[in-house]
Amino acid sequence: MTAADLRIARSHPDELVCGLVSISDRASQGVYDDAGIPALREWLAKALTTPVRFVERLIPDEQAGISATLIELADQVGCDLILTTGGTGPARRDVTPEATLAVATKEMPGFGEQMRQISLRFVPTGILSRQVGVIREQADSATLILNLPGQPKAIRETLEGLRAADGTLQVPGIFAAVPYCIQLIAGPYIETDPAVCAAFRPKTALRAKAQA
Ligand SMILES: Nc1ncnc2c1ncn2[C@@H]1O[C@H](COP(=O)(O)OP(=O)(O)OP(=O)(O)O)[C@@H](O)[C@H]1O
Ligand SMILES: Nc1nc2c(c(=O)[nH]1)N[C@H]1C(S)=C(S)[C@@H](COP(=O)(O)O)O[C@H]1N2
Repeated sequence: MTAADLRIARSHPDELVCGLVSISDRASQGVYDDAGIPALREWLAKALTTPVRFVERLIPDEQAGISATLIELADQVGCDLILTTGGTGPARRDVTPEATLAVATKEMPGFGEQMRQISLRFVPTGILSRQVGVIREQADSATLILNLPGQPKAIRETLEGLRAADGTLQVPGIFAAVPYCIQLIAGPYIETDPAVCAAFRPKTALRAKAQA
């Protein structure tokens, strides 16, 4: 059986196959319940208006194991997008960025830069985050991999951005750029609820709405 045979078959051409990876020594050992995957799932279910299939993994902060999980989800499962949470700080066991860069074919530095811009508006320790965004290319497809911070509340903050008290967006979240990025790497055409996250695409990349 080849890697391609193990790929998830989309139930719809626009279905996003999305890996969710929680990287936490304590949650993976059962010291506390994992709050990372539920936070990711909950936000994406709210934000996406096109179909999504989640493939989830809860693993410890081990560099080789993180890289192996990312390769499995990207090359065997065929994920279009993988979101990780945890292990991006300066502590000795925080190795998620190194494990992610090790499987990259392209770096996407804008995602990490924007996450730090957002996080600094919430906490001064946003400067301690080392999140990276990368693309891993296969022969006929590609996967966008984004590291998010480990604090469950930081997941929403970085994906959605910072809002003023009246709900207006002050700093855009990183997810606003994800649908167009996935389109550019030949993934599905995903759409979002603008009340949660207004995805941006240049006019030339917008798909015409089907006539009623
Ligand atoms: N999966 C998770 N579920 C619940 N809370 C988490 C999770 N991951 C991290 N946190 C919380 O966010 C904090 C910062 O996350 P970080 O990734 O730095 O974890 P950590 O301190 O290295 O510990 P661990 O890897 O054991 O979760 C943690 O100390 C913990 O309070
Ligand atoms: N939006 C947001 N970003 C945040 C935080 C936060 O509370 N909110 N915590 C910071 C802290 S304290 C650290 S150490 C780094 C790295 O986090 P990680 O090791 O949990 O991935 O993320 C930072 N980014």
